[in-house]
Amino acid sequence: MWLSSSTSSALRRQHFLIRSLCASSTPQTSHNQMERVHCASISIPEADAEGVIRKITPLLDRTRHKGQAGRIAVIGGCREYTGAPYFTAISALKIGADLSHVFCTKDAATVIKSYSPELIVHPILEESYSVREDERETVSSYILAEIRKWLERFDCIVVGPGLGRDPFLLNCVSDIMRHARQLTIPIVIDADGLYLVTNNIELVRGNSLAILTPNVMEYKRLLEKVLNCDVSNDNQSEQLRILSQKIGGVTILRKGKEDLISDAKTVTKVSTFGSPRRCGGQGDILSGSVAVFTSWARHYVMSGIPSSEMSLNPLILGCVAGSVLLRKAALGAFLSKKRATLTTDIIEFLGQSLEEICPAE
Ligand SMILES: NC(=O)C1=CN([C@@H]2O[C@H](COP(=O)(O)OP(=O)(O)OC[C@H]3O[C@@H](n4cnc5c(N)ncnc54)[C@H](O)[C@@H]3O)[C@@H](O)[C@H]2O)[C@@H](O)CC1
Ligand SMILES: Nc1ncnc2c1ncn2[C@@H]1O[C@H](COP(=O)(O)OP(=O)(O)OP(=O)(O)O)[C@@H](O)[C@H]1O
Ligand SMILES: [Mg+2]
Repeated sequence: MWLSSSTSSALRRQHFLIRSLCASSTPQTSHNQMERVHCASISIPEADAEGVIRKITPLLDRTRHKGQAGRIAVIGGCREYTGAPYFTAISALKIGADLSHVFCTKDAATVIKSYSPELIVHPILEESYSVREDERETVSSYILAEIRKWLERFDCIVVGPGLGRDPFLLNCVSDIMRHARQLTIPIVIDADGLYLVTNNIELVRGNSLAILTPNVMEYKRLLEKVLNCDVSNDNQSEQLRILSQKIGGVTILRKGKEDLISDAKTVTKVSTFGSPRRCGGQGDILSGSVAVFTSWARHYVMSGIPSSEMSLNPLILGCVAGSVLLRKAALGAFLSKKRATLTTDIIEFLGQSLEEICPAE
């Protein structure tokens, strides 16, 4: 299931071709450089991502009740950003989660509610400007207590889309993350959540249920902070694996032309062609998608159905599935809308893309 046989034979063919090319060309140093660069770019195995989706997506069984297909929460949304948490939360629903909550600031809540009646929106976060210095401790205890009432119901939480970078708010979110960890809830960390984590790695170190989803800049900052080095184009795979290892084996999905995924043990990639449009918000869809698939993958792995695949990390399965679905939906939207493609168009293609991989009936 994990690697398609056509992929591995294609890889063998490519290795053979490169070895042949290196053997027949001229100066020794350039052979070595060429081999290193080419081998680095082809040695990451492609995941059989659609196969993963077919395995982990639950049947639409008539006996199931509301909530069984997933309850997702997004912690994000502030004065500046209301689109990002909406994209994440609505994507989770469109893919098949039963319930999608958003915990955001008061200013953002009414706006997010007005985008969709499907979302359950909690206006409980506060930014520094709305809380007096002497009230901060009380307010942060209140926020944590409110969120604690809900937290254990969720199958996965996403921290960061549109969260902003207000220090008081990020302090409260750190407490929420610590509590989620105690409750062993999987957590996808994106956008401003990554800003928070990059400045306090201990929040995620060793958390085997954490997924970081950095974009190009977020990855660069994470590398600088943790490995004190710049991005290597020569050996991206090993660098990613070492980064994950240094943070205690957290799963990292490095977004880019190819999405690279590692949990310190394995590195895999999804490179299905998506869309050439790079409109903002696609990473937000991805975080919602990864959250749903990760909760499905955990159920799948825990159900004991897979025998040889039991050792697979459900977080990796969730990342692989989320990545390919977003890319397929982005392609569908682009073919229809071309240059006018927006994130909302891609969201509209999530259902059809999933249907093509894994029909509902
Ligand atoms: N509609 C919305 O409300 C949206 C809000 N967003 C939110 O905006 C906030 C800031 O997120 P940002 O992603 O802008 O983070 P940053 O503020 O860290 O900015 C990232 C920077 O990297 C640049 N960049 C991205 N990809 C690059 C590449 N391949 N090569 C070189 N530079 C590249 C971007 O242009 C941007 O300037 C977050 O809270 C995020 O969730 C975004 O998710 C986009 C949509
Ligand atoms: N150059 C690229 N070519 C093809 N696909 C890409 C490219 N860059 C990113 N993607 C795809 O778009 C998705 C979102 O990645 P991106 O880097 O845009 O995230 P982001 O910056 O966090 O987005 P957002 O605007 O939501 O914050 C990734 O999963 C990846 O599959
Ligand atoms: Mg982002």
